[in-house]
Amino acid sequence: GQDSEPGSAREVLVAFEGCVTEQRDVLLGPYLRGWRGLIRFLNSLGAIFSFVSKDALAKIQIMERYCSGARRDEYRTLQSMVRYEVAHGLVDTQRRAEHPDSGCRTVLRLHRALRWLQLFLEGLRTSREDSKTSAICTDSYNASLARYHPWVIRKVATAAFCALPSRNAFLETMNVGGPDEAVAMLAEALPHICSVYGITEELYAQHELLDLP
Ligand SMILES: CCCCCCCC/C=C\CCCCCCCC(=O)N[C@@H](COP(=O)(O)O)[C@H](O)/C=C/CCCCCCCCCCCCC
Repeated sequence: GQDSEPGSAREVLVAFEGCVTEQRDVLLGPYLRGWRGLIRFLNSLGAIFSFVSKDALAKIQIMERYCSGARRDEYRTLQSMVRYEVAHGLVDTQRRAEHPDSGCRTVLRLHRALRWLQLFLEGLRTSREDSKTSAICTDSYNASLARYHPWVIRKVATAAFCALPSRNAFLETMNVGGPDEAVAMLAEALPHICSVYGITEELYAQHELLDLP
């Protein structure tokens, strides 16, 4: 329709496929569209997750402003963004001060969350039919994002996970057919998410940006 955001889970996840160019650059436009789709999906799970979607949305909006701003050419890919911000001293590396909302630190938060997504979707895909979505979500959160969050957020997040529907009901909400179709779609989509994650991780490691405040 009028809305340019992706609809079903397949479209959302496929957006991540379109992020990676032949030169293994990560295009920020499709990356942010993928994120917008994820947030839309998250919102459909209920208001209980709005504290999560608000934070993610704020970060996406910061990035969208860079991508449509005066310096938009520098923000075409993750690689050009890192090059530009680092070369011009636009990244706070010790504490947030002059550049509290650099593209580098903002994407880093999304990047860490992408690791959670990867583990969560892989967990869903490989879990038994009677598994609990909340347990899969808690395990993937504890193995990834949790270490970057203070105690209060960890508590609130794990409490909210309990509201997640059963595994099969969750797979149904993805709107790609029954649980089996959803599992097949995840198997197809996950390598693309892994590749975006891996390229970003390597880029950030090379520039020593993995601990930005
Ligand atoms: C279509 C396929 C289905 C997949 C369904 C999943 C949909 C997920 C959508 C979004 C994922 C969550 C994005 C979370 C971003 C968090 C960024 C972050 O870590 N922010 C913290 C640090 O930021 P700064 O303070 O340094 O600026 C911030 O403090 C945190 C705030 C809020 C809480 C984050 C809790 C994260 C829980 C992640 C799992 C969410 C929901 C699961 C539902 C299946």
